[in-house]
Amino acid sequence: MSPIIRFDQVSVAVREKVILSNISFALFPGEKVVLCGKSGSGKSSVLRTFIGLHAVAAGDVYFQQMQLTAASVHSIRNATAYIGQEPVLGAETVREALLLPFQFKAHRNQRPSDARLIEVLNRLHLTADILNQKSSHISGGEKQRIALARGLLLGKSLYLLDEITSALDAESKQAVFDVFSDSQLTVLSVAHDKEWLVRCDRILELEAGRLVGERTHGNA
Ligand SMILES: Nc1ncnc2c1ncn2[C@@H]1O[C@H](COP(=O)(O)OP(=O)(O)OP(=O)(O)O)[C@@H](O)[C@H]1O
Repeated sequence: MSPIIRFDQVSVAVREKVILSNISFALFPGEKVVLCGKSGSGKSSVLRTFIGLHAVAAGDVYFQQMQLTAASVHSIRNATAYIGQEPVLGAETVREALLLPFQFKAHRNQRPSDARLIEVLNRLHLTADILNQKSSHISGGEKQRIALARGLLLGKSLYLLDEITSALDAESKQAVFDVFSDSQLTVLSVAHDKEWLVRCDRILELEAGRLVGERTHGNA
């Protein structure tokens, strides 16, 4: 089986400061992997590098067999649901934000009904009344779940998740756990939350931009 994500001796520098050094790992279909480490160790930068938000200074990044390059970055972004700490929803209301990708040619034929929107919202412990709310007036945790709902509506199978459970109440968190118990979904995440860690297959530990260890929760 070939990996979905592969980093091969990847280093990244931003304004001459090295933020990732010689990182190598692979993520296989259906795996749930979490990046751990102190604040500033480079966890979010790994996610951001995969979708081309940081230039790779050395080494190679792959999505399946495709190398991350200026030419391939759009295909990689299209295949990935990236949920950052403060997603920009890019539309005035939540309904418009959820429907935004379906305005474009690639997804025009798959525009979901309101019933389907509500079904996905309910899975994430959100209710239908959020559809008419202004995107700018919802909380950070709600924005993340709306971004996640958009990925689910698009049928994406690869999720890059940056601290998506830290601000959630127990029921919303459980709803997110349930979504990712699906063995078809592949997840590379950043989290500190112990409940999230125990649900992941592997924990990659970062320290000052270096990958310093790999463990499972069982041998923590
Ligand atoms: N765009 C940027 N410009 C300059 N420095 C950056 C940029 N992005 C990240 N860095 C630096 O890279 C290092 C790693 O940042 P990153 O956000 O990846 O860490 P993190 O482990 O995710 O931290 P946290 O847990 O606090 O979110 C930090 O020293 C940060 O200041």
